[in-house]
Amino acid sequence: MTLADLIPSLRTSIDRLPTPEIWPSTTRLTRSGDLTVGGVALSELAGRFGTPTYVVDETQIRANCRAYRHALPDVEIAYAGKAFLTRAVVGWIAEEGLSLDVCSAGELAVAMAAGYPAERIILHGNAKSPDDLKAAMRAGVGRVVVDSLDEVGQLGALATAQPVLVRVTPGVDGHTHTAVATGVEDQKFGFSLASGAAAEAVRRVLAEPSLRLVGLHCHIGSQVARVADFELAARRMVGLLDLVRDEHGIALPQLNLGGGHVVPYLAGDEGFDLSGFADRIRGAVHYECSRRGLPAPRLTIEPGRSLVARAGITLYRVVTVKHGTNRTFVAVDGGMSDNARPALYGARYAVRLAGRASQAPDAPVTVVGRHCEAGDVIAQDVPLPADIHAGDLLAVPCTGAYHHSLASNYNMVGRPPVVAVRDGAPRLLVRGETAQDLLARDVGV
Ligand SMILES: Cc1ncc(COP(=O)(O)O)c(C=O)c1O
Ligand SMILES: N[C@@H](CCCC[NH3+])C(=O)O
Repeated sequence: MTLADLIPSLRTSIDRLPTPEIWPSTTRLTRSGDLTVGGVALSELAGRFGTPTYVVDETQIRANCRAYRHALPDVEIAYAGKAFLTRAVVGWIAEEGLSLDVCSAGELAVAMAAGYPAERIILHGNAKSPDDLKAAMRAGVGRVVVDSLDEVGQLGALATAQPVLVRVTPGVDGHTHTAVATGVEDQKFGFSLASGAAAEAVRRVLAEPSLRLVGLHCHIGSQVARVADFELAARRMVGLLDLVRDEHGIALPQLNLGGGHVVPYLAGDEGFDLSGFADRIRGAVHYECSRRGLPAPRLTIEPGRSLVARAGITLYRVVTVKHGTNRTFVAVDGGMSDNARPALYGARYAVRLAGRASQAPDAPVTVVGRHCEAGDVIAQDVPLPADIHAGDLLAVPCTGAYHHSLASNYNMVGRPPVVAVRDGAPRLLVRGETAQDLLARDVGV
């Protein structure tokens, strides 16, 4: 028993959360039962910016960037902007010394608007449109990862001495959800290593005078936990570097191993072994290169989720509590339009009462959204205090990745604002969408 257990007035803002690993590391419990993040109370944020609101802890994102740079000082870390992109985020990434991946003209526009140096941008996409390619050439992006033979021709027609990498499907199972398993054969991304399509793509790029082949790329999937899967992909990719050297007499200087590092969403979920990854990937690449007499390429990795997921919290207001036949539904003022992941991947989330303390015992409830689908569930069978009622504030952790970026206007619901917190101060990064915003695009009557 601690002193704080004996003397309630000592239960101050230093109290720890029971599951700190899924909340931003600046999260604290206050005496009144509220949470603070980045020194700002969640109830204050909800009062000022409304609900739902995405809260993002700048300190956590910067700390994650530093952890990667510290673990992999000799590896280029490129943030996969699809996970969560705003101009401010681009600025943090730039200040922390990371490169940036984009996969559309829109993401590129955000990066450029933030003043990010184009030469440190990598453009991805299995079906880049002519507009994507033209925008990238206008901006002068540093590298393009080509993903189809059509693209080789289309980019070749637009480019001048454009550095490119070839996206390879290495035939590695990342043991993840099929919707985000991108290293296996028979899916839309990349050129198959096993079939010889990757070697043919290399030939075609080399034959295109306006393209300059600088390396190979693979990305085996998202939420990948096993370092061994990344290691296998790395070994296979060095095998292809070797084939390229044998066939064309060139040692490609770059190898990009993608992102996909697992993040825990619930207490007890597996975290990513970053130092194990660093050791084993570097070891595998160096071993494979030295036994083949190849110079070791410069490595790049592209984490998205693992840099931003834990930094995010979504705030909701309870609209109604309904006692159904078998379960209690706690319905909130957001849902699948701000968090598509349960519907897309069966993703599970934790949830916590914020803004007040409750002495009521926990009871299992299902937190659901406001949208017109029975599958609009935010957190299934989660414990919340039995006195939960309309007007209560709920906080859902681990919503920094693929929430804002996957949000929709389903049911003509405006997307939530994004508010950054740091050192006790909130800062609005993206304002919430209004009905006027939604109507602005409806131009025909
Ligand atoms: C090419 C590429 N790189 C990086 C990422 C980032 O993945 P994650 O956010 O899981 O790290 C993705 C998405 O899966 C991707 O498609
Ligand atoms: N949108 C997915 C991840 C996609 C990864 C991008 N290639 C998610 O929320 O988990």
